[in-house]
Amino acid sequence: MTLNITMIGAGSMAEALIGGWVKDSKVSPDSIMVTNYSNDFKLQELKKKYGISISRSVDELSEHADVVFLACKPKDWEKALDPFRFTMKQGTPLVSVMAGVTIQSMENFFGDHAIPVIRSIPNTSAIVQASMTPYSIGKWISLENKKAVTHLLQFVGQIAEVPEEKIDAMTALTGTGPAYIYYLMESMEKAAEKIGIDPELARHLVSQTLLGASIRVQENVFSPKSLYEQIMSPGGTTEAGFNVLKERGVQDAMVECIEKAYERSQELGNK
Ligand SMILES: NC(=O)C1=CN([C@@H]2O[C@H](COP(=O)(O)OP(=O)(O)OC[C@H]3O[C@@H](n4cnc5c(N)ncnc54)[C@H](O)[C@@H]3O)[C@@H](O)[C@H]2O)C=CC1
Ligand SMILES: O=C(O)[C@@H]1CCC=N1
Repeated sequence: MTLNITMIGAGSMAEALIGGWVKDSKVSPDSIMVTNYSNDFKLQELKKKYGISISRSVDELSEHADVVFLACKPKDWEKALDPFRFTMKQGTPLVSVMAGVTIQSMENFFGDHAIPVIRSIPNTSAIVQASMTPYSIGKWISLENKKAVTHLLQFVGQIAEVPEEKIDAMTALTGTGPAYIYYLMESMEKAAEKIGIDPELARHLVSQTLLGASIRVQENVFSPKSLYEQIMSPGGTTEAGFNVLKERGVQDAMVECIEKAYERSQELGNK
């Protein structure tokens, strides 16, 4: 069954989802209609790149929607949804990808015009169909709604249903997660250049090294600790490098980084 998707917001996360859906024709571009706040250039760019349609007509966007994805910043959501408050067809599921904003606040927003809400946190790896997407369902979500939405989310990676009180923690871990890894990769690239490795080659070496390491962890045979211990010979290169990481408290910093992101996700919901 082809579900028509209306996407409100046309930024990084919206593009990652759209790109992932149309890759390998998982979703037909004809079924995707996108709007944003004011950036016509961005809408035209998405249309050209992915073949989707774009609109600024609330009636057209509402009429099109079998499902609405909301991908604006948390501070903008009420303004973005307001024009759709009474035009969205009753029973049309609303899928939020926003950090912080609770299901209840979105359900309350619609009042008696009961709109089924799913709160999800994909990440930008959706564009290569490799997102990790936790989600929680609201009180009006039917089995049919859930099936339809999880189907769409699965096209762009793996999904996990979690209690809503865990979503802020997952936002800090998996929604934000790729950014931490890119930062680490950037550090490895900087080091590579310093020790005389060609930057283009370094990019390939670093990404393949991370891919292999990630696959080993996904096998779930050894813990990350056991895996790095397998690499570390006493008095060898790994130990020499790790001594610096330990001296500088890099692991503690990483833990604190994710805790801070978690706090921020909670704050975004209580603005
Ligand atoms: N970027 C990421 O990696 C992730 C982002 N998210 C969530 O996704 C949401 C979007 O994030 P980004 O794409 O990074 O932001 P962005 O700033 O790139 O895009 C936001 C989009 O919302 C649109 N918008 C703002 N006000 C609007 C309105 N009144 N009506 C219609 N559209 C409106 C803007 O025009 C823009 O296209 C945020 O809530 C964020 O928490 C969740 C997981 C990962
Ligand atoms: O930085 C942010 O707030 C968003 C939410 C998760 C990833 N990016």
